[in-house]
Amino acid sequence: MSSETPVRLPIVDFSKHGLKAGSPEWDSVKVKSSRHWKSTVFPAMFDRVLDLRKPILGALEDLFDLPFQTKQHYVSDKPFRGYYGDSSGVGQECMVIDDAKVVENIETGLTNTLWPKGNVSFSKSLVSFTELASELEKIIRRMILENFGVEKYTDEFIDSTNYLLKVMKYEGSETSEPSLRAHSDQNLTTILYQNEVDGLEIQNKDGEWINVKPSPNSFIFILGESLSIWLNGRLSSPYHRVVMKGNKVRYSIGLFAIARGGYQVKVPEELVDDKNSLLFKPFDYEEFLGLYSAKAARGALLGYGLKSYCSA
Ligand SMILES: O=C(O)CCC(=O)C(=O)O
Ligand SMILES: [Fe+2]
Repeated sequence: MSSETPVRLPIVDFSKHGLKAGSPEWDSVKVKSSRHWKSTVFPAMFDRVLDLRKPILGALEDLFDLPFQTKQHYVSDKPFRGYYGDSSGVGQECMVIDDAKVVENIETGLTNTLWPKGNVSFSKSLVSFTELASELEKIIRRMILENFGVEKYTDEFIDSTNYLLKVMKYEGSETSEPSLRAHSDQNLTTILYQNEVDGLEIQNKDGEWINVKPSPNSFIFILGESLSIWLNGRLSSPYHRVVMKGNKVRYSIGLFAIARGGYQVKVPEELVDDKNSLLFKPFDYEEFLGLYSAKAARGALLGYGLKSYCSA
């Protein structure tokens, strides 16, 4: 299996400003992107991100340049929130902000913890990224639901979403060891953006790893297990990993759409029929996360994931 497969993922252009549901432009983008939903990973061109490129990448550098002790101050008792240093020695650090749509969680929760005198431009850059990426996420999710004829659920589904923000730094590496192990995302959808240093790889149906080379005006869209389950398995969630080569540092930022705690993620009845039996029981993502972190703490995660948790 080669990780050098010279395949470029097809880019879908979402740049049309004010793309309105139901308009001819909307339908044409929907048709174009539905051709790529099979692979459920694609670069989504969103030109407005170019205005933010410098501030976003600058914010990531400023953050990770802070002393370790300062970064470590960003801790919390909530699962999947806080600073994660390079504990396994693979040169990856990350920081997670839950419910990033609540501006205070970026301004007060994160920024003022790291810079007690404040850092307005840092906050602004992260808030703008969150706004832009969540706008794109909602467009793509609405199109996917329309594609499967279940658009009547869109508003309720989107209104029950939290957005988690994650910033990542990967050191260059001389080995072929992944800096982020192969996994599928357990949340609904993921939107990623990165600097010019590549490293993200996606596994195709034949088990080959495809290098992802996003352009500066594109986000990467990845479908997660929660949405795959909601769709009763109509689309699947791809395995991906990060493998660093060379000595350059890679920065990436991701917006993870997550079903809010207390909301039952449930396959719509329209997606179950004689040919398609119900594959998954309804689940509450926060309850799953609680169990998942308990198992992780005991080192008992092998083979465990959202799909096994709620399989019917
Ligand atoms: O850094 C990246 O591009 C990928 C990150 C990722 O896959 C994840 O955090 O789930
Ligand atoms: Fe991921």
